Amino acid sequence: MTTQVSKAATVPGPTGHPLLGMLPALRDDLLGSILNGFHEHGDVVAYHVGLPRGPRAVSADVVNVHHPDGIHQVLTTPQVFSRRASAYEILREFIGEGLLTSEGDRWLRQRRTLQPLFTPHRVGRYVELMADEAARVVDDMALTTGSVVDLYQLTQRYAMRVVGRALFGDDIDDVVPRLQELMPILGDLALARALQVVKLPLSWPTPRSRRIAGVRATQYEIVDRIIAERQSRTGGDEHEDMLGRLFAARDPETGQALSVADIRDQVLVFLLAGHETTSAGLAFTMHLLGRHPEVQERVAAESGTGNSELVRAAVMEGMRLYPPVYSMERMSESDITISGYRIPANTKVIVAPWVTHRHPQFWPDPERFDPGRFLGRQERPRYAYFPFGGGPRSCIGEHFALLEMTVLLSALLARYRIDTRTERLAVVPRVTLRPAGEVRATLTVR
Ligand code: HEM
Repeated sequence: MTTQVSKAATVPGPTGHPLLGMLPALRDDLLGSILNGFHEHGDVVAYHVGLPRGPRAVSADVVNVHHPDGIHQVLTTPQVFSRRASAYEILREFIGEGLLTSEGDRWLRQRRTLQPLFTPHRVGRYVELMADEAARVVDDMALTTGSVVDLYQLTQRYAMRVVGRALFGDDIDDVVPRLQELMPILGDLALARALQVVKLPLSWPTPRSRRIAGVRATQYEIVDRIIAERQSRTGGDEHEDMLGRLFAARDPETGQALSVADIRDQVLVFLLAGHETTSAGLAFTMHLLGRHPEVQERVAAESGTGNSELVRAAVMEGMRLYPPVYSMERMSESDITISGYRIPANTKVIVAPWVTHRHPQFWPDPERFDPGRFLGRQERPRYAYFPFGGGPRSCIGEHFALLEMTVLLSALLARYRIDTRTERLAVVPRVTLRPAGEVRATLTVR
């Protein structure tokens, strides 16, 4: 895996536009460009963006690593591959320093304190709440055969209610529309800020800084109100919901509790990270099942016997083809070699489930939707599949998300047949991978 830097080769890659490099191609079709790059250049590909030569602000290489061995190296050696100058720094300006965006000792303390709340055993206690909410969204539809629905709207409503009830022990239906309105604004502002070559401090009163400050203030106002209501209802820390557990949580090494500001930032992270990804992943999976009626019937039949193994496999296969977190970004802190190629210090390094989940060496006939890939013994390397990342910064909500997704899919399939054969699924790679609009399906009552 790692060889001596001096003997390593230069990373190959496409050249692109003479002045702008690969910037236009990546901007116009990011997912298609990185998949082409992999097919043409292999497991490690460099994309030059900006002028052929010049200071970092106008000329840089971004290296994509696609082989599981290389991904292992990138995700599990944070001292070499840090999150400096990544999208997380921008996200931090928007949602504060919760677990997703914090760094160093602060992150370590938060992770140690929160980890016990997310073990498979603890998460399993939410299954009833999830089943309740799944029944509620499926019942609410009260559809007649042949109705056309937007699956994405359905999954968003479900995911927001589940995370709301898991966090606060109550539904937060009144704030759901407000938070949903903020989501795209936040995404657009974050993207605009990410593409700024010179990032002015947010304290400068530019129109964009003022909009960002406005969005932050609205978010905090919503979260503070929910926390205050929750505390006035029960006194705060005795309950089984996540907020109660956040108040009660102690760092296992120091015994320290989380500060109120920390709790507020965690709540915001869980509301955002916990709903966007799950709802998109579910909508993608439902769309795929709707295109493959024979697979869907098998999944529904097995789920009907109370066995959720195939439902879970369908969700995993859905996230193989449409990983909600389609790429992750790191920065090399020193010169390093990956798969025989030299990567200089200060290079942006990307690992992309979108590409590796289609690596033909590990996924024969990669575009075929086949949940069977996730049944029984699986002989593939750990990082051939990594929708939840890996290493120390892997997703803390993995078990929660998988359970939540399996529960809704089972409930929907028990009642309806999904048909998407005449629909096209268009996706947009923003902070996460999202449907470009409605995910339409015709549902028929079973
Ligand atoms: C299908 C659903 C989900 C997917 C695909 C997903 C994916 C990911 C990935 C890939 C990362 C790591 C990013 C990186 O290394 O740069 C991550 C981190 C994280 N996720 Fe998730 N996630 C999902 C659901 C959830 C849920 C339900 C929650 C909370 C209830 C959650 C909370 C978090 C947090 C807090 C982190 C940061 C962890 C840390 O840095 O220590 N996620 N997620």
